[in-house]
Amino acid sequence: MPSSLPFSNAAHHLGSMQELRSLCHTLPQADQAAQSAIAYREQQLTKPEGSLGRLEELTRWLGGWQRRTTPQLENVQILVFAGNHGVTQQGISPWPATVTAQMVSNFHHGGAAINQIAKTVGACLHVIPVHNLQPTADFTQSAAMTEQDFLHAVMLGYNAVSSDCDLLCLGEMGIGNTTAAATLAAALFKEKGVIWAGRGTGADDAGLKRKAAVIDKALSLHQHISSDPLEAARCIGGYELAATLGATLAARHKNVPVVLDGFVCTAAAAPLAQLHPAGLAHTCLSHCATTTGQTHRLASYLGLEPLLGLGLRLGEGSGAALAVSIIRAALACHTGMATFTEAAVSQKT
Ligand SMILES: Cc1cc2ncn([C@H]3O[C@H](COP(=O)(O)O)[C@@H](O)[C@H]3O)c2cc1C
Ligand SMILES: O=C(O)c1cccnc1
Repeated sequence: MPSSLPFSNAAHHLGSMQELRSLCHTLPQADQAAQSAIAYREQQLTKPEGSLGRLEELTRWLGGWQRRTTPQLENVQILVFAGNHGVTQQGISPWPATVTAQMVSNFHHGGAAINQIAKTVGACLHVIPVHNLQPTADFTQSAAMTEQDFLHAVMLGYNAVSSDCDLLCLGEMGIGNTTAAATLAAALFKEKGVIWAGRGTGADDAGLKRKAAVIDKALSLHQHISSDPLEAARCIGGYELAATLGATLAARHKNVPVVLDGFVCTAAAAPLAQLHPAGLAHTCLSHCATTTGQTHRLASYLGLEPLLGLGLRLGEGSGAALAVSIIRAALACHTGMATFTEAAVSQKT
C-alpha cells in the first residue's frame, strides 16, 4: 500500500515565477571524481571492457548524481502525482475524468499495476493528488493554471523529494493528461498538433483528430508562451505535470537521480531542458512503447535513450518502476563482481 511521506523536508517556498526560473538556471553538475572512480573499478571487473553495455553507463550515472563512488539503491522512491484536466470537456479522452480519483483510490488499496511493480522492485510508492484533484481550467479557453496555483503544484512536487532518496521514479495519473503533455511538447518544440497527438488510453481516429485540433487551438490562444517554457507549463500543462517538473528540479538540487516514465512525465520535465542545456542530465527515460511514436520523438529531441520498450503505454510510473530492476542489476554487477586480480582470471593479451 502506498504510504504517506515518511519525512518532513524543510519546505521550500517559491514566491514568484522568477524565483522558479533562477532555481532552474542554477543546477549542480554530476560529481566527476565519483564517475571516474566508478569507471576505473569497472575496468578491473572480470569481463571484457564495455561488455555490460548500458549497465556500465547506468552505474556511472547513478554514482555521478548521487555523488558517491559506491552508489547505493537502499531507498528507491516512486512518486505518482495525480491531477485533473479541464480540457477533458473537449472530448479528448475515451475515459471519464472521474477515473482519476477512482484510480487514486485504487492505488491506495494496492490494486493498480504500479502497486504490483513497486513491490517487485522493492520501491516505496507515494501517490500525491495535486490541488485536491480539482481540474485545471480548459486551456483551449484560458490559461490552465494561475501563477499561484502553478507555483503551488511545482512546490508540492519539489518538497515531496527526500534528500535521503537514492533513486526517484516519477509517474502520473490524470485522465486527459496525454493531451496536456502533447500540447506542452508542441509548444516547446514549435510543432503542430498532428505531430504530437497520440492515442493515449485508446483514442480512435476521430478522437485523434479532435486531439490534434484541440492542441492547435490551445497553441493559437497562448501564442505568447512560445519563448517561455515555464509559461508554457503553466498555461497548457496540468497540476500533476507541474508537480513532476518540481520533483525533477528538486532531485537535481538534492543529488537524487531520476527515472522519468514515458511520454507524460518526460513532457512535464522538458521545460527544464529548455531552461538549462544539461537540465535533464540527471534523468533517464524508462521506456518508449514504439520506435515511431510521440515518446520516441520527444526522447530524441531531448537526447534521452529509453531503457525499455515492451510496448508499455500505461503511465502511473509503471515503466520507471520496472527500470529499477535493470538499475539494481547494473549496480549489483558493479559492486559484487570480482576483479581480475581477486578471481585470478587472466587479462586480455
Ligand atoms: C483505468 C486507467 C488506468 C490508468 N493508469 C494510467 N493511466 C494513464 O492514462 C491517462 C492519460 O490518458 P488520456 O490522455 O488518454 O486520458 C493518465 O491518467 C495515465 O496515467 C490510466 C488510464 C485509465 C483509463
Ligand atoms: O506514455 C505515457 O506516458 C502514457 C501513455 C498513455 C497513457 N498515459 C501515459
